[in-house]
Amino acid sequence: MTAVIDAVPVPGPLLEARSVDRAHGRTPALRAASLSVAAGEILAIMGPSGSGKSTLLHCLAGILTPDTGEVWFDGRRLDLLNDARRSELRRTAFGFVFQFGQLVPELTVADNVALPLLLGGTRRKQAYRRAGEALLRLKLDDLGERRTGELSGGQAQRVAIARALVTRPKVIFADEPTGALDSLSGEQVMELLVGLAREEGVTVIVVTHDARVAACADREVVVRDGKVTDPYASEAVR
Ligand SMILES: Nc1ncnc2c1ncn2[C@@H]1O[C@H](COP(=O)(O)OP(=O)(O)OP(=O)(O)O)[C@@H](O)[C@H]1O
Repeated sequence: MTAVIDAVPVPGPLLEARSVDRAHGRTPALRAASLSVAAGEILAIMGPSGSGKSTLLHCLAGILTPDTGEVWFDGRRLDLLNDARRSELRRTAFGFVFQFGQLVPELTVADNVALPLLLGGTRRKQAYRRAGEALLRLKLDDLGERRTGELSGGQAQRVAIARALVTRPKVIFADEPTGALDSLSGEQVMELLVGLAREEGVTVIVVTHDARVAACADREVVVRDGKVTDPYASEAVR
């Protein structure tokens, strides 16, 4: 009798850039940049100023499209989706935390956190219930009625994390999330982001200049002259 051996599925990367080139006007920002990110991984992207880190993050998140090369997300070509499909994917599967300026200052904390859900069509009552839960997890529930323009930098970044997590995304993209904070607030914000992401199995890709932020990650890559290198490998990552 022939034994039947079930094939064990080998999970591929959740997110992948394959030999991506991208210029801003005549300035080349990425040159054959390749990077694979596993589901649940916390990845830090480091590198000198102007080396292409933000451009890489934006290509991985479908904010920018590559001039050549491919971006894959969850087994699909992200770069081939039209603008509307990419926006929808960003709204439903991705969360974003930037350095500053991401919250609407005229709105309350609770409004800001509920906003991505409301924009995605979640009913008002449910959106505010989930926003309240997200704020509670970040120990911000007492600030729900405050306008975000009145918050400290560290509080604002915690609200931004609550807002990024409220849609239960698969990936959070963070571009210098602690760049505008003092080192203690920066560390607290990063610990919160990484702690919650690990609890929920969310993949995090964080661009940072700060070695302490990178130390919270599972892995670190360096972007130099538009190429991705793994500092602990002897050669460039593909
Ligand atoms: N909108 C733009 N228009 C023109 N050039 C741009 C634009 N955005 C980025 N660049 C250029 O592309 C290159 C890569 O920029 P990018 O912002 O990706 O680098 P970075 O590593 O994130 O830099 P930093 O650490 O200073 O934020 C740089 O030479 C930059 O000047």
